[in-house]
Amino acid sequence: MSNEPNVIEVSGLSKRFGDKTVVDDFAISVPKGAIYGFLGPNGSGKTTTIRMLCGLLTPDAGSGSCLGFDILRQSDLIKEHVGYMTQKFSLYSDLTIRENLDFMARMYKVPNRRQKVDEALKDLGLHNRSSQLAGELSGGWKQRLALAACLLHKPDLLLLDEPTAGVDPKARRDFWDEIRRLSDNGVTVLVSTHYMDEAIQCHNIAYIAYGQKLIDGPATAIPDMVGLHTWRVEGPDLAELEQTLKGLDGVEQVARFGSALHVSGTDREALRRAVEPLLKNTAWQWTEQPAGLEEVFIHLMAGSTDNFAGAEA
Ligand SMILES: Nc1ncnc2c1ncn2[C@@H]1O[C@H](COP(=O)(O)OP(=O)(O)OP(=O)(O)O)[C@@H](O)[C@H]1O
Repeated sequence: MSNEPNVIEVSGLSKRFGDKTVVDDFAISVPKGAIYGFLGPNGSGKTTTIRMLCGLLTPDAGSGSCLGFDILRQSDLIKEHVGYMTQKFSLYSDLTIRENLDFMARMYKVPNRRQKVDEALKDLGLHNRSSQLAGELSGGWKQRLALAACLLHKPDLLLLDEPTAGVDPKARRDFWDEIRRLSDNGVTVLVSTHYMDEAIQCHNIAYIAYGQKLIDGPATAIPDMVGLHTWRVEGPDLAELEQTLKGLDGVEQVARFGSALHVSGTDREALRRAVEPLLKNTAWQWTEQPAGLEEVFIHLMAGSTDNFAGAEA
């Protein structure tokens, strides 16, 4: 990251579909070279926001710039400098990897097309399977091909909409190695994801629910910004313990994490008073620990209202 102007700087962005406000007064500043994560439940407006940022969708209100271009008046220039990977695989299944990349390079009028396609195949580790049909690739390789395609014109900004949905953990790790490499080379990456292991790899995070940004900031600072405290407990009869804990003053949230419960609250002392009598039972192992992103997001969601529910009905 650098001291250069922000790559994205927008405020007041709103979008309505019918009588439903799906993005409401959204603002964001994205520094150059950042990996910026968009998190939030399904239908919270992440894709709609991404589409407004790159000029594919006109906001009903709001203003700002993307890569120094005005999002309302210079959307064509924005599109030239942005690589956008949509949620759905949108390349041609009956073309080979090389043919797909060649086609994309023609569309973007990439100079030295053959050489750029060769480079893209090599950079993304696709050269050994360049003559394989895209439709026959596994999910992970499809995503890699889609990434290669949107990098062909050397964009300064990558907008990745759930790029690793349904992809196995190894392929997801490889994909994120690539994202980090791009960010190290100065490419700014805005990426939406539902995976917490990916969220913690972002420099910054915006959490969006029901069209509204609930929080944004450095990923490492978000738990402190929310001020949530957590105790982790492992041991027998967790379902019963969960019910007991839920009724206690100071306990605002109890969530299952694998073989443990995470018990959280915003008043650290009140939370301690709640769990203190239970610490004596040595069947359970209790540890006070910093709140993680996942419980923070559960907490934020619990405090927000579903303004879509009425409209849907
Ligand atoms: N073209 C459209 N017309 C009408 N409603 C739309 C349109 N596009 C999106 N929506 C609605 O806007 C809301 C936000 O959708 P959006 O795809 O932006 O959410 P999202 O956060 O990206 O969701 P997901 O995590 O499931 O991808 C949803 O309720 C969706 O149904």
